[in-house]
Amino acid sequence: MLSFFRRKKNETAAEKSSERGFTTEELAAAFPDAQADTHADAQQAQEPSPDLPPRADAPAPAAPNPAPLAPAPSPQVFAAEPPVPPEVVAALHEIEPPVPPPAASFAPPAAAPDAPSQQTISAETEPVAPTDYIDKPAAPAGKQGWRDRLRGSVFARSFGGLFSRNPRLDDDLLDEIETALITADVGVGATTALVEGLRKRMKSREFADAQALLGALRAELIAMLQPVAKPLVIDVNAKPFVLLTVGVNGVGKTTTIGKLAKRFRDEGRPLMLAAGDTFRAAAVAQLQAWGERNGVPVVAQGQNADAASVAFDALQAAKARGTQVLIADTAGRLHTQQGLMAELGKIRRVLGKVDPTAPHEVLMVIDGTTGQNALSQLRQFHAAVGVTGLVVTKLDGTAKGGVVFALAREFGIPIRFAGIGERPEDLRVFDAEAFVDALLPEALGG
Ligand SMILES: Nc1nc2c(ncn2[C@@H]2O[C@H](COP(=O)(O)OP(=O)(O)OP(=O)(O)O)[C@@H](O)[C@H]2O)c(=O)[nH]1
Repeated sequence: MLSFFRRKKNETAAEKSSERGFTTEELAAAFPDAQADTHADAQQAQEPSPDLPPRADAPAPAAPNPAPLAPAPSPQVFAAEPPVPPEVVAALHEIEPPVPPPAASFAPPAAAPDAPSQQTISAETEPVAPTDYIDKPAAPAGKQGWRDRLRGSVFARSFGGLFSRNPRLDDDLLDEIETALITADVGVGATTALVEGLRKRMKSREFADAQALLGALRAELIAMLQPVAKPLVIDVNAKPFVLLTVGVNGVGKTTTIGKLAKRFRDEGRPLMLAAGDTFRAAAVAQLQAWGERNGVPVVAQGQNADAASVAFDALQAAKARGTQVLIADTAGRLHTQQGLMAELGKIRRVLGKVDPTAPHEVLMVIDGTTGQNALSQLRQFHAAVGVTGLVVTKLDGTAKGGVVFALAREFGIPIRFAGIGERPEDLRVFDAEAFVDALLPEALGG
């Protein structure tokens, strides 16, 4: 799995540098067809559904079980949109795009001949066989799946040996715990608070043995994450519920959109995608190929188009169709690139011109292998576009895992989903208890 993942990351980097076309294998890797819907069913049976009762901070109450909806619409080409209001044109021109933008009237970009036309919905890419995934089963449903996928993390490996190295209840055990937490990227602040709390309780003889202390640690870790374990609730009154995805390059935004789209489609929600990652050609094609295979419309303007204009088009189209959910992709950008960060604000404002309540969720995708840098990423993205939910990806493989605690402690922004693998079924609704138990030794009773 690891070597496979590294290979794919290298390919992504190579692809960016050479601007070569994408292969069918790459597309298959990014958007595998559902090979095992039974996995998804089993998972849904065991995990909380995103349609849980609305959170206290949800923008509007959502129906817990939306009425059955019409089947997903087939891809098609939209008729020309109505004229663009002058204030939107003004918004679209707020920020100079890095390349010549299409006209504000959304004329097709003067792009490469194979770029899809601006009003084209769906893909003209060839069907892609999901061969890359045949030997990559989804993680088992429920807690076991989390444990299977996270056992390679630094966190799980450090804690795995803790018992054998330090079976006694003493300061050495606490020192080991402190080192393990810091190594796993939990962060100095959170680690100190946790360890000093445990030390006090140990001194007051609260724990009978080392096992009891680790049990207390488990409870503390779960308590840190519980407040942010708030599933995404789709407000069915939003029409459409607009989900804007943001994040730095290569964190898994486009892949996550494919996984989310499958989830929503399986829930019977009429859905549309906006291919707003206009920087990386393969990202547009990834969404289009996925839409093609799954009968989900994709609004695209091709590479180098103005992302705000794509979002605007898509929201108008989704409104016209009565679509329930619109997921908008954006290009990856470094949180330190101020111009590109400002562009996110522009996308947000342009969406707001069509629907003042949009976007209803700004979902930031964070790579779980990033470490403490994830904190400054979130700080900058939150300042630029107002992040309302997180997806932490790549928690399988080399992730340290601890950054999830640091993010929860510092920001308190809901963690909606966790990526624990590359298959669609591996995007799990974030579950604080399952996550902590997957990181700690099984003997703790998780
Ligand atoms: N192991 C693992 N890999 C993942 C996960 N999520 C995404 N990936 C992989 O991460 C790589 C990058 O994913 P993309 O979806 O292209 O990332 P992106 O954020 O859209 O990239 P940019 O458009 O460059 O910003 C792909 O190889 C994905 O398969 C996950 O949860 N686990």
